[in-house]
Amino acid sequence: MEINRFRDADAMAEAAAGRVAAAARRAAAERGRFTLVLAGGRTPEGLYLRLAADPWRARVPWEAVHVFWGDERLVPPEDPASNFGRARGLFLSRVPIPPGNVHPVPFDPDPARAAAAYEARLRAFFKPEGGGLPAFDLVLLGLGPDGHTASLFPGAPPAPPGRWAAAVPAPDAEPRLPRVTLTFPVLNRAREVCVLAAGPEKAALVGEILDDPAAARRYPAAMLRPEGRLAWYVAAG
Ligand SMILES: O=C(O)[C@H](O)[C@@H](O)[C@H](O)[C@H](O)COP(=O)(O)O
Repeated sequence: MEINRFRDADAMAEAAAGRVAAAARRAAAERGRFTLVLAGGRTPEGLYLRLAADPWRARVPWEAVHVFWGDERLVPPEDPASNFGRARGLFLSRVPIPPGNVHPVPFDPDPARAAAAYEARLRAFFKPEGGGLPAFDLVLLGLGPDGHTASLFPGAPPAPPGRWAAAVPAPDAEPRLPRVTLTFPVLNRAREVCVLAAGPEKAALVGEILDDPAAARRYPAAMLRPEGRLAWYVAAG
């Protein structure tokens, strides 16, 4: 596990863009494709903008990149709360990624139907041998002030065994919208997980999660134990 601390969110975004580009080149060379899970919320916006600009745009092998979402709010893509809509506007519409390589959560106002549709989409893509979990190359995650990540909130029941995507009723956290989220077993199967946290409150929360095992039991993000690498990107400013 690594902790990378940055003076501000811009420096964190620049470093994260370099990490995405390096992971993409590595995966494309080793496996012919790069499976990237995008984080929702506002923290990754600086990173997404950088991926659509020099020098990083030219350093990503976009034809080999497949993007997915760690979670999604169940609103149409045009809704400002849509994680897919935001990522599309910030960079996906501005890079030469093949349209068929973009795999959003299918919109359905019913969380259970949306979760089932997303899981079917993932299973069709990964075609798991022997019922195994999908191993994403890089999972980007944010961190909520209550320690949630993706849409895995404190106090939420674990997903049914074997599930890759789960329905989440509207949480107490803003935006109070029903969602779909990848499950912890899927997040923890990843080759690499990078958690982005910006601001003094979240920097302190990361410190608590990493330093205090007792407190960490309260925070879902403390349950991130990927089989691969876990990197915390923390911007105090
Ligand atoms: O869809 C979501 O809401 C996110 O996936 C969620 O987990 C987010 O990453 C955190 O809530 C941090 O959000 P901010 O980056 O906006 O603070």
